[in-house]
Amino acid sequence: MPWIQIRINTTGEQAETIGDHLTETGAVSVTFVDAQDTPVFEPLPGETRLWGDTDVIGLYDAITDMKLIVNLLEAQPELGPGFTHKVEALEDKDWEREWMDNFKPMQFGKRLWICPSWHEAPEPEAVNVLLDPGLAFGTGTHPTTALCLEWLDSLDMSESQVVDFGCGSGILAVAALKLGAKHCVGIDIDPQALTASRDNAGRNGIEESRFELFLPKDQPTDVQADVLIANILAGPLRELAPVIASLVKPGGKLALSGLLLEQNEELREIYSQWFDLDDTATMEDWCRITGVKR
Ligand SMILES: C[S@@+](CC[C@H](N)C(=O)[O-])C[C@H]1O[C@@H](n2cnc3c(N)ncnc32)[C@H](O)[C@@H]1O
Repeated sequence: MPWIQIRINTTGEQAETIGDHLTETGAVSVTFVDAQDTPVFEPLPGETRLWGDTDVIGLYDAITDMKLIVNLLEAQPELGPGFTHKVEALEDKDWEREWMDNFKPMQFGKRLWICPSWHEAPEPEAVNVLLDPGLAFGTGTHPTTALCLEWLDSLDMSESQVVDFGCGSGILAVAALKLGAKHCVGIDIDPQALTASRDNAGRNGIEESRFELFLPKDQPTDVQADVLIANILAGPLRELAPVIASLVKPGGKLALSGLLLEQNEELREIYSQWFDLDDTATMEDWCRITGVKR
């Protein structure tokens, strides 16, 4: 069936509401793309907000009366009469396929790959983590996750006890376990993240006994991690510093991610109370702090 689409340029704050209006008027799919036309795989860490300059695209079947749709949208307070938009007819395409083609296997460091289930692993002998984008944060496309995956790949994980603080999709925990860690404790405030982590671990053949998941209120206090990774934002990393430090054993390794460049110095000062810190690693606007517990 041929399709017709409407494209509306808006601010990040209004994009989701406008997307809802498109769905209410019968759009069979709603897509958000930034000014560079990059599909949204996941929100920024800790946020549901989209980019500042966002195009919202609604896809309708070709028999839709688009004049009627535009009239309905003009009645919405976020848009109003004469709102800027573009309506265009599209060739028939497999839209789901097109989206899937945008999410490809990605390599981190030397050994580690994150592969969507619909792709062959490019290097079958590598450490391949099978992971599809889902509702919890963590696909590897975001620099904060990428910085942690690269760091994990650089470690000898054999037999180590790991804590993944803010586990999201479980991507870091599953990577650590596939790189040879013995056991991982995953902690997240979002119950949906715990479900996603459990599912992703199962899909990767990780035995349940090797990956235990907790809400913060239930988290064990007696863990002494060889490796702790925390990809959460600067605020929680600041507040949780004594808890995070207490979960790492002397000689154990720490990685903090989810920090913007301008938050680096403040967080280094806090964590240097307990850890000897390496140089900060950076990717785009983000940075990663690593160190060893004294
Ligand atoms: C940026 S995502 C990271 C997900 C995954 N670890 C990764 O690297 O892609 C941050 C995760 O931390 C969780 N989170 C935020 N604040 C937290 C807190 N105070 N305690 C535990 N988890 C928290 C969020 O629910 C979210 O799943």
